[in-house]
Amino acid sequence: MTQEKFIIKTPCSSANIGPGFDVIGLALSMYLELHVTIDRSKTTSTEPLNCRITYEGQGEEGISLDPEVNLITRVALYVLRCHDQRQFPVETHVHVKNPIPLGRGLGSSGAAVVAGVRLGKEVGGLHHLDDDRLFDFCLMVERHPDNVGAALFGGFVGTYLQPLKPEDAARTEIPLAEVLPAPAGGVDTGVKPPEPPVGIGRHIKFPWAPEIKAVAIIPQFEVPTAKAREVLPAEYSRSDVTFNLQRIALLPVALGQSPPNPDLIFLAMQDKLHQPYRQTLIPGLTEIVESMTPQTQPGLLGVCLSGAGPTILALATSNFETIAENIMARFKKNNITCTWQVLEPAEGTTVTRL
Ligand SMILES: Nc1ncnc2c1ncn2[C@@H]1O[C@H](COP(=O)(O)OP(=O)(O)O)[C@@H](O)[C@H]1O
Ligand SMILES: N[C@@H](CCOP(=O)(O)O)C(=O)O
Repeated sequence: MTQEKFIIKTPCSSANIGPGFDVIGLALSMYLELHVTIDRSKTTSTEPLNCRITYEGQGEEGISLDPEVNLITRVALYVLRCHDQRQFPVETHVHVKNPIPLGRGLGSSGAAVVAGVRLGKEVGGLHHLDDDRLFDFCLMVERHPDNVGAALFGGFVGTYLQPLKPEDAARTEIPLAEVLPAPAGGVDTGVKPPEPPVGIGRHIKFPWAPEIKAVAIIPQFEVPTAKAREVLPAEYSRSDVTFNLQRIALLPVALGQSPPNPDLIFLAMQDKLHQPYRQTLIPGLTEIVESMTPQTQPGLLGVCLSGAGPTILALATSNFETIAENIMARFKKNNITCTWQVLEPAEGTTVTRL
């Protein structure tokens, strides 16, 4: 067979779910797809690093098609170069289909990183890399584990970083520019990137009650995650930390119980560690979080910022349209228009051979 074809499918995700800042992730049913073809009949390629990228979907106008610049292929090259493969096989075509809106808190970059790591594994024939090891590669790039954990493993997950030996911990702090080196204009610099230590992160799957759906209300403006992390304080008061710890102890239990208990879920989704600070970037956020309750909105269980925002995630069992319209009306008061979608928990990254 001269042509090898496969599809990598990675879900979007909603991180934090209120109090679980940098811990909790939920994979959701909107998928980044990579349609990959490797033409083994060719022996040489005119494409940079033997890889042609085509792209359709969100961010179509702005996403680079240069394999050294594009986040997905750059991450794949990181995995390949850690295994002494300097470029893609001759001749690789990656067609990207991306419905995940960029910079909205639905884990577009987490999905791109996970899909990129998986692409590196597949094109490099690196079959010994299991998902736990791929998670290490993801964590060298996207340094909070919640989104990439959900996108890789699927479902509703708790993620955590492991204590590492000092020399290994130092490797996880190597500047991103050394992990994903700047484009060298198609020239192979021959530099081997830092390999991830083994076991940077772990995950655990929580149950999810089948009645609960996720309504994503997606404002039409972007908040880069890096910017939304810069507004967070370096230190917190003991009472705010205790507040979140009390709620995070409830959240996985509350969302796994069937039938769901709206009062418990609403309480468990409160946060004092990131949402109050992100209000400065997302007009209307505090009003939305404080005014939408199961008492005022039948069917609603709880509301939170999705990831670093600006998307709002409403968990609900019914009346999805009314809930979405009420949140959109609150954004509208700040001249912000939105789209909305009902999403469901999704399985993790899959590869289908054609
Ligand atoms: N499918 C993709 N292909 C290439 N780059 C992507 C893709 N998805 C996301 N990115 C990159 O990630 C950025 C958004 O990341 P981030 O600010 O973390 O927001 P999000 O909340 O959507 O993850 C985009 O501006 C783009 O640079
Ligand atoms: N825990 C992170 C999650 C970022 O999610 P994203 O979808 O906005 O990339 C944070 O809150 O910063």
